[in-house]
Amino acid sequence: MLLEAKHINKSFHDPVTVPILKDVSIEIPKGQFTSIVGKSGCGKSTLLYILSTMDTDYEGELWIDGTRLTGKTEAELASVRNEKIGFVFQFHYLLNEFSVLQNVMLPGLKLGKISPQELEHRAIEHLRKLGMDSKALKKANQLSGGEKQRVAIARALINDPLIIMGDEPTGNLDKKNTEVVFDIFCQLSEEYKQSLLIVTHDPNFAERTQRIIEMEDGRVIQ
Ligand SMILES: Nc1ncnc2c1ncn2[C@@H]1O[C@H](COP(=O)(O)OP(=O)(O)OP(=O)(O)O)[C@@H](O)[C@H]1O
Repeated sequence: MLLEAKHINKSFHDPVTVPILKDVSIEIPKGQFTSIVGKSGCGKSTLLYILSTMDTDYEGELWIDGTRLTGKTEAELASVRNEKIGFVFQFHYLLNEFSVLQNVMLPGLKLGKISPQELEHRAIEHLRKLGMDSKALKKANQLSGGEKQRVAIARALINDPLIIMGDEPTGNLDKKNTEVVFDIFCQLSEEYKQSLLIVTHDPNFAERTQRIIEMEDGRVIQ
């Protein structure tokens, strides 16, 4: 099992205590393309932030790749995130003053496991896969919204993550670019067996994933 969440409960205290996630347990095997769907406010993003180790304030247990992550220090979790998880958000968070290539390479430089030359080679490969290699030397702010999101996906792939997690990765895109990004995720899943876990409110997208986890009022209902 790639990812296991066991009996996750989470409340916000604002100022009264409001339970948000209620006994959520899920298992995600390697290689699966999974979507999390549900009405606005049902807890999808809250769950994803726990599964991605970014939020540690919850009850229950999180396991990734056979390691129990609940209770680990922030430094240990940061290292797990860098090595094992690629992120794609609704907003691309590219650094505008850097080139496309530099943006894609950054998480790899931070991890420091392979040489900058090898990293550059790998970054160009990923950009090629996503049809963005011809824009490698452009500045991030010279790209369209859809192109920026493709670069963000290349960046998420740079450290060969075990899983890519996305929170509404097409939420800021028009219909045409949404299609392009969906196609890329499907290609990563089918051709490269990349594990993906994507929060979306788009039923057309969810239909194209291998498994849909449906949430309602803080629970997994299907
Ligand atoms: N920091 C916070 N403090 C208090 N309540 C919060 C906080 N973050 C989220 N919530 C509440 O938790 C609930 C779940 O929010 P969450 O963002 O997980 O929902 P969602 O299913 O991802 O919604 P959407 O599809 O609109 O993004 C909502 O009622 C929200 O108002």
